[in-house]
Amino acid sequence: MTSMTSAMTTASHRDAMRGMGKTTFKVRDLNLYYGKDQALKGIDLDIPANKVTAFIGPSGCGKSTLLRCFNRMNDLVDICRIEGEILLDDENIYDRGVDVAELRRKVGMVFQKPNPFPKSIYENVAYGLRLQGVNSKSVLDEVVERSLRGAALWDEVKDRLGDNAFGLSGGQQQRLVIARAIAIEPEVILLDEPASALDPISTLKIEELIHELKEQYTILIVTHNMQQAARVSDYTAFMYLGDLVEFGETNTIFTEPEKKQTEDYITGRYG
Ligand SMILES: Nc1ncnc2c1ncn2[C@@H]1O[C@H](COP(=O)(O)OP(=O)(O)OP(=O)(O)O)[C@@H](O)[C@H]1O
Repeated sequence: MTSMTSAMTTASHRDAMRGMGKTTFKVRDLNLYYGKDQALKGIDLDIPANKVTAFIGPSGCGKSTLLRCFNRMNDLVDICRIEGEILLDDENIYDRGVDVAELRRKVGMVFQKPNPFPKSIYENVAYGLRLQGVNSKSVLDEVVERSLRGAALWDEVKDRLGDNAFGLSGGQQQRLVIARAIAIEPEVILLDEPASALDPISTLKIEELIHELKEQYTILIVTHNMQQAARVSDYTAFMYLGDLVEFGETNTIFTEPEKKQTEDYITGRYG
């Protein structure tokens, strides 16, 4: 992309951000390299608070890489190098003094494949609090119930909280993992293709849940499924080859995108 188009892109992203209300993250000139390969190119983006922001784009465009930047999961990749800033509550999460464990407490993550621990349903949800040293039965009982209700799973599991989590269906396991994430009251939930391993009914439940969760949390979701992005998100970011091509209200991106590249992608011309 030329610097002229890059400047125009940034200006139009800023337009889209205007009137958006409170922001949770401010991404500033973020560049990410895996060895010599650049996977993210000068990303500028504000993530609105208490909304769902979807990341779409063809395979390999950098959606998951960008999502993993928000809780520094890429720190675990040796060859990964990051330049630029991501501000959360006006603090750069890449500053030296940042406590990464505390960041990940504030910014929870749910992966494509449900990953409950080999423990009971109850202990899966209580896990984060126990790590923080909370052992009071009444406190744990209350948080476990509230989190399972919050993840729309309580009614299905309330009579078998002591059973192993692996006995749940895939869709139930994914809601359990969401309950585990919200038990420690994060500000943000990152969802990386949370429904792609699920059947249509479980997918619908996860989508309904996402809709409810945004009342309390800022949600970022990577999805391959454009219909899903259109259904669940308030804002959509379209990425291509490491660039953020277009960002705006989901309705606008899907009906009147500014860029031809976005239009080609959403109309199924490539990807
Ligand atoms: N751990 C890694 N080491 C080296 N390169 C990586 C690593 N993870 C991702 N990449 C590369 O970075 C680029 C972006 O990958 P990423 O997984 O973020 O894309 P994506 O848009 O999420 O793709 P998909 O939709 O297929 O999951 C790709 O070229 C990929 O090969």
